[in-house]
Amino acid sequence: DRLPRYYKDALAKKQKEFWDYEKLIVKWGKLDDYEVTQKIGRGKYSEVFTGIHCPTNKKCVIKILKPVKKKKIKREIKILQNVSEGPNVVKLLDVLRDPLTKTPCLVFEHINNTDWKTLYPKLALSDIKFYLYQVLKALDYSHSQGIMHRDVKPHNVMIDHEKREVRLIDWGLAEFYHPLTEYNVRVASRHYKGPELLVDDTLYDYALDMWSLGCMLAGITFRKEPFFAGADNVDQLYKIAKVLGTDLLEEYLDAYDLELELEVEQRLGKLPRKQWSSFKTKENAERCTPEALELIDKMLRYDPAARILPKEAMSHAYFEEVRKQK
Ligand SMILES: CN1CCn2c1nc1c(Br)c(Br)c(Br)c(Br)c12
Ligand code: NA
Repeated sequence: DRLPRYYKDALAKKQKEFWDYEKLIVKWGKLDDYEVTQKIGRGKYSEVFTGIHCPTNKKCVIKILKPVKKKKIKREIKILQNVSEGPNVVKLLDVLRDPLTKTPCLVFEHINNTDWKTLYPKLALSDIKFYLYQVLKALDYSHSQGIMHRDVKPHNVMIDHEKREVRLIDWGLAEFYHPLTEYNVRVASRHYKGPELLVDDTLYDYALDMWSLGCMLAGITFRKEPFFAGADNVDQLYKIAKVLGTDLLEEYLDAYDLELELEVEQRLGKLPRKQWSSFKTKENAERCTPEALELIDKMLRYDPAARILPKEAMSHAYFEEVRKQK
């Protein structure tokens, strides 16, 4: 049976209301306690603003959800309530509903985030290790609670570099992991989609998040963001196969009796595997340490069951100096 190497029974240990999100009864907060100040972003599913909680005069972030199925809103709220207290997970402060439009708003703690495209090139290797270690803590915590994030990418990792604080945000695609359950493969952002999503392997699990984090680690290490820059989902698998090769892809497909569509098989052809060291350049040499390449290799595996787990990654030599910092 296809079961994750860890936390397979996380939800079995929980009471039903922990994961039965459709039964959630939302206690809506007081809309008038908040004022929207500035728009800071917009996505497929939401618009994001900074705001003020007037009674405390504290800054916050207000995520106004675009009209979507009530079920999906309850899922995001329930998951946030379940993980919000975890390490390096963005704190959910309130849930509001506009009486007019009935659209729900999620209110979060404010993080003074520096855009990753500006920050990452300036980071010292020790900072990169520190911040990725914090993301691993958030992922290990989320997985231990039976929850997959399913949209790990730089845009969803808020970093306040002054305070050296990290927060994993946007749990709108997150889902509860139930053993032997088939999941929608149309999740994550294209460049961070795991092979399991691209070959329609619906029996995926938490390990999806480690592929996405591996794409972040590779992009940061080799100074090539995104590392796998596919133009569409077929091209995304092609970009991955150009690095990992098609032999190991066939091994993964055979292991689980998965089949590629003919169009995809023809698009890929036969591709050799590349050495990670072949991505070393003058510009990225300082970040391309042997431990970095080894950790990338352990995260970016076709077979989800073969990928390193968050806890194991945190014990890897790459994070030696971070662990000592404790
Ligand atoms: C698009 N941007 C830029 C900054 N920022 C964005 N979305 C955010 C969300 Br959702 C949260 Br929750 C927080 Br906290 C911050 Br900070 C956010
Ligand atoms: Na969010």
